[in-house]
Amino acid sequence: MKINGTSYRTIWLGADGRVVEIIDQTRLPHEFVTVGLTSLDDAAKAIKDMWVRGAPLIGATAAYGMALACLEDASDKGLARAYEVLHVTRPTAINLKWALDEMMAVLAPLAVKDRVDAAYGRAAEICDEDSEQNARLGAFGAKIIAEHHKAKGRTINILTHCNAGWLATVDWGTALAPIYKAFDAGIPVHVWVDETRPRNQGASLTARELNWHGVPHTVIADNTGGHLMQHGMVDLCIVGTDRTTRNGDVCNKIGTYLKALAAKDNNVPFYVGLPSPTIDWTVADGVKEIPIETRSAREQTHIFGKTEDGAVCEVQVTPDGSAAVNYGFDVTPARLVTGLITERGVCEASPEGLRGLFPERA
Ligand SMILES: CSC[C@@H](O)[C@@H](O)C(=O)COP(=O)(O)O
Repeated sequence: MKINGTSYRTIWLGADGRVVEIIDQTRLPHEFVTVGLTSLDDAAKAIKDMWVRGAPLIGATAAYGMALACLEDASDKGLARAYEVLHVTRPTAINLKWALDEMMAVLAPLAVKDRVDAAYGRAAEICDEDSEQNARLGAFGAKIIAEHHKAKGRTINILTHCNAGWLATVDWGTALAPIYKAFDAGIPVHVWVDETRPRNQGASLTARELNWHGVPHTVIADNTGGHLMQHGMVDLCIVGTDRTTRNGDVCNKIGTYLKALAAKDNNVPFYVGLPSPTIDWTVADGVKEIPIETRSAREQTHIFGKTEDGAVCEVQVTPDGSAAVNYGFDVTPARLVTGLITERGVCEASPEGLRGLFPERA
């Protein structure tokens, strides 16, 4: 994607081909700062502290984390340690484990001396694959938006939750890829952006990237979507996912489930964009089986923002002494999902739907 005319991915290699460059997303939307990761510990910290976030980008960073680890210790013991250090950084997005397993499958059979180059090679492929998959799913999703536009002959209003855009992936995004493709094709779209408390990935990141791309959008408080749907102001919802089960249950940022319930009650189609590494074929029941990340209560009790004099600071929004809890994700059961938009096409959120697109997994 382009920022002020310059093309960026969210993760890339520095001039030496070894340092891994990222955008520090904790500084957005007010500051654009890039950071060079030079060690396994840097990569683990970047994921855990959410300098990078979003399921596909977490996976891509973990892949490069394994490459950085190989520079330090490419032995079997070193690889096993790196896998463990990275695996525990964030529990919900399955792309993390997927990427680590991909790296291990390539690296484990090799001689130690060959592992550094192979690790950088596979990590780069994982990044390219993510970008291509998202571009493809974006084209399938754009067709859905185009159909709505053809039927209604006016701007299509799309509600999204959290940030499942370019910043959450290597490029394009998942939920936002169809929107970028439709917008670029000249279809008039407008995006309702849920702010997405507590970390405000919608207000800070989705609004930031839609703004960079020039896509019309409006930031709304998280509880606004149901009202908009009751008044015919949402044509469809598109969200991303951190883990989708083989039955089609969708785990995504906390609050997604409530949007899906409101969508069902108002006959608003509810779509989920996902590249295939986000499908966890080992899990059937998302509510029972997906581990939900609990993050620091400080993310709930405090909020970052820009003051009128331009300084970025953190303030407390709750009274001293009130307890707070911060569940990062929830699960939307498959029955509430209209369709899964993947790089192979759109399917029903069901075992049959997913197996139809991915028969090799049957
Ligand atoms: C394309 S990303 C899909 C999801 O990862 C996204 O919707 C999301 O929930 C991100 O959560 P985050 O906690 O910011 O990593």
